Amino acid sequence: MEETQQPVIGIKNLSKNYGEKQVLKGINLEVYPGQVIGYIGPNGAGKSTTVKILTGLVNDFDGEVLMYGKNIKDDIISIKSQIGYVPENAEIYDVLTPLEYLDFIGKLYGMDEDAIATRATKLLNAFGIGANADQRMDTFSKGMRQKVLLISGIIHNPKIIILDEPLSGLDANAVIMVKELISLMAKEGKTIFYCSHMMDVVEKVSDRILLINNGEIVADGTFEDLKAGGDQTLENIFAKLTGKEEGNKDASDVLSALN
Ligand SMILES: Nc1ncnc2c1ncn2[C@@H]1O[C@H](COP(=O)(O)OP(=O)(O)OP(=O)(O)O)[C@@H](O)[C@H]1O
Repeated sequence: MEETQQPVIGIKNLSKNYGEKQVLKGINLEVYPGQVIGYIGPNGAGKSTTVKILTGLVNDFDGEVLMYGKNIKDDIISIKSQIGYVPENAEIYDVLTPLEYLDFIGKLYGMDEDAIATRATKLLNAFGIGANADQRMDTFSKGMRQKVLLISGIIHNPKIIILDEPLSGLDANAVIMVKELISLMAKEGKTIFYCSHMMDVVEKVSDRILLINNGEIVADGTFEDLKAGGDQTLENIFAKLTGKEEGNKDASDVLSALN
């Protein structure tokens, strides 16, 4: 289906070294409009490094990254305006109110002030924090801050949305809403790159799962494709492909270290 279209993201032989350590080892990938990619892998596998390259935060890499057919090294500014990024550990200027913060972010994306205010108000209401729009964020709970971060990643209505653990701190109702939002945005043709360690969520929201281990993509397919190997949960597939078959082995090691 999507594969007949031009890829939104094309990654060719992408490698990245930090000193002696090769963190990404020649990744090749094409991502198509409307895909929700679940990007998973063990700690240190190279997920954040990939995302930092896609968002232009890291630009000294080998290989080629194309977005809408354009090399990101040639035109990162115009490409950035099409990307929404919600990082895992973002600093938020919490002396600001959500409206002030979103005004700042919207202006970085070149939006005009009225359009920002209108959209920010609608989005804050949709996320259930409209009543806090003029309250300083240093009084906010973790979940309320996360909602503002999510809004700041989509306020400019980007075509590509990169989410790193976006559900962190959200309550059950907000989780349901964000999962549904991801699927609605994909139906509109937006492309979602979803990095998470929450296997049950990745299993449900993604229509394509990429598993990276030691800087290499070791699985790429739908959850159904990945299950064809015989394992029924993404947790088990993950454990098998990343070389750790007994999920509770380390837990007993920790316990015995205490005794
Ligand atoms: N700025 C840096 N300088 C040196 N090494 C780095 C730097 N950033 C990342 N690394 C190394 O690159 C490797 C991949 O890190 P990365 O953050 O991409 O992993 P990750 O898959 O996102 O892990 P996690 O699930 O823990 O967030 C790790 O070995 C890490 O130590």
